[in-house]
Amino acid sequence: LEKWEINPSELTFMKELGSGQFGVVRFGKWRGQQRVAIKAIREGAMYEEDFIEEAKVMRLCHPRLVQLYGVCLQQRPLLIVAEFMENGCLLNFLRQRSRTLPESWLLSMCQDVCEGMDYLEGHSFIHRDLAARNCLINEYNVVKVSDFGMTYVLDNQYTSSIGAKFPVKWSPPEVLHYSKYSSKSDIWSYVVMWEIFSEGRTPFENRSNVEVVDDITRGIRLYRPQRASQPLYAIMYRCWHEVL
Ligand SMILES: COc1cc2c(cc1NS(C)(=O)=O)=CC1=C(NCc3c(C)cccc3C)N=NC=21
Repeated sequence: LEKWEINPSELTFMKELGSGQFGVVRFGKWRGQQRVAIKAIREGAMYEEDFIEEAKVMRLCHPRLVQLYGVCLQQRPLLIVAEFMENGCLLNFLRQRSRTLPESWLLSMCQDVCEGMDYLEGHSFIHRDLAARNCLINEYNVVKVSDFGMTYVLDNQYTSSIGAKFPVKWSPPEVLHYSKYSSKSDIWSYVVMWEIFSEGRTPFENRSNVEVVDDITRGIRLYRPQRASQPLYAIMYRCWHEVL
């Protein structure tokens, strides 16, 4: 087995946690005691060879990134084994606890996300899909960035900017118009700060993706969330400055 490979016989699958665009995530144990999350990649959902290449090389490791432990390559479905995050996805967490979280807590969540993203930028890694749905919370209520590497998605509903599942509301004009990704386009996705201070509301809630492309292109931006101070809103607003 490569350094990156995990022997599937050392995994115990326990309860299902949820399913995303790639496939199902389950809670499990590795070597009988290490708690892990295991994602089974649906057949044909991902450029497997590319992912395997990337997995070997990209040993990203930071306390604000959900840690990848390894992959099982010897059989299908491909399995990705990663850090288990006891409190699940940030979006659900915010929605379940809205109006109960103090502002200082909301701010520390933003800081956690920024630290993880700063590390990715330092390693020239572009996330491409930063959003509250792709952040996870552990038992200590630390927020970590996850699902980086959206690059491997085959489903063009995600990859094409007119696809129904494309994250239009988290994307800057240069991505919407000519798929120009960069760490700057990741900064635009600090829409996640708006999501945190809106306690899980959907950005541009009553606008369709097509309308948002037009709004953004005409300079319309998200309003100040009620729980965000004016100075904090000024910070998140600066993330939505189109690249000149
Ligand atoms: C407790 O509840 C949960 C916990 C987790 C979870 C979903 C839920 N429940 S829910 C849907 O929010 O209601 C998804 C993960 C996860 N993913 C790690 C991972 C990444 C980031 C990339 C590739 C492969 C893997 C395995 N680690 N821990 C959890």
